[in-house]
Amino acid sequence: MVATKTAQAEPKRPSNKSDKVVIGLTGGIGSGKSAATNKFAALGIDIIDADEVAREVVTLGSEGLTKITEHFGHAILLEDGTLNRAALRECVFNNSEEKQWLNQLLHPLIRKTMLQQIADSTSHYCILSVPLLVEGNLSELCDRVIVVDCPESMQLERAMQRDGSTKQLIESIMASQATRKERLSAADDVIDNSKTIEFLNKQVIALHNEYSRKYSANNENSS
Ligand SMILES: CC(C)(COP(=O)(O)OP(=O)(O)OC[C@H]1O[C@@H](n2cnc3c(N)ncnc32)[C@H](O)[C@@H]1O)[C@@H](O)C(=O)NCCC(=O)NCCS
Ligand SMILES: Nc1ncnc2c1ncn2[C@@H]1O[C@H](COP(=O)(O)OP(=O)(O)OP(=O)(O)O)[C@@H](O)[C@H]1O
Repeated sequence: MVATKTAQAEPKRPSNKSDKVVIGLTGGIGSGKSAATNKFAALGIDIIDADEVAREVVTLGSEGLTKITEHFGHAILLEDGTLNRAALRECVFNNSEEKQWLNQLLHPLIRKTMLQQIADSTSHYCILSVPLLVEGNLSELCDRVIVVDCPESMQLERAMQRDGSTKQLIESIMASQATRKERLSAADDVIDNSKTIEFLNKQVIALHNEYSRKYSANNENSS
């Protein structure tokens, strides 16, 4: 059910990473990363979620929000002074220079916070969920990479329904991300999310059992 690259040698542990076992999880917009991480969390695994961290680094009073307000003006804020995320979404995904500006501001802040959260994690392994794992070369932080995969037409349909965004906006977000083929080529394990949530959950449980066997033994050997 879960596709795993068993034929190839076990990926080498990168020399520049922490002693924590980090399983990267990625997928395009609307592919089901949150659905998969919810299940890993229910199994007791620590989740480091780039989308959540991206929210933390722009909270009221943060350096991130101050710089965004200086750049886009006060019109980018809601009445209570917090970020108008829908307005910023429209802004950056319709203008590649603005998107690049925002990425350059936020990605170093997001990376720093994620590294701290990895260092603080206590489960046998942790899940690092990052939409732009492949694009941002973050697989260097990971022992393995899971790709949550479904056809692009499904990503589009699910993201439009969830966000109430137009087809054109979701398509422009998808166009700014790696292609399905590029992402799949970076995968050690693939979760097929083209069917029901139950089918997705079963695959998460199978991977969790495999990682728990493998990495609890590793942790005991290294302690
Ligand atoms: C533009 C913002 C404010 C829109 O917020 P919104 O609440 O509408 O969306 P959310 O943050 O939940 O992102 C939804 C999805 O959009 C995609 N996405 C978000 N940012 C980017 C980006 N810079 N490039 C490509 N895809 C992106 C991802 O698939 C993500 O899961 C927000 O996405 C943002 O701050 N983006 C820049 C930070 C970033 O790169 N985040 C992605 C994690 S590294
Ligand atoms: N197998 C499935 N069947 C039906 N709906 C699903 C399935 N998997 C996910 N969804 C729904 O599709 C939408 C997108 O899923 P989810 O939020 O998990 O994707 P994501 O990869 O985290 O998206 P993003 O990159 O935008 O954060 C959600 O509304 C979710 O409930």
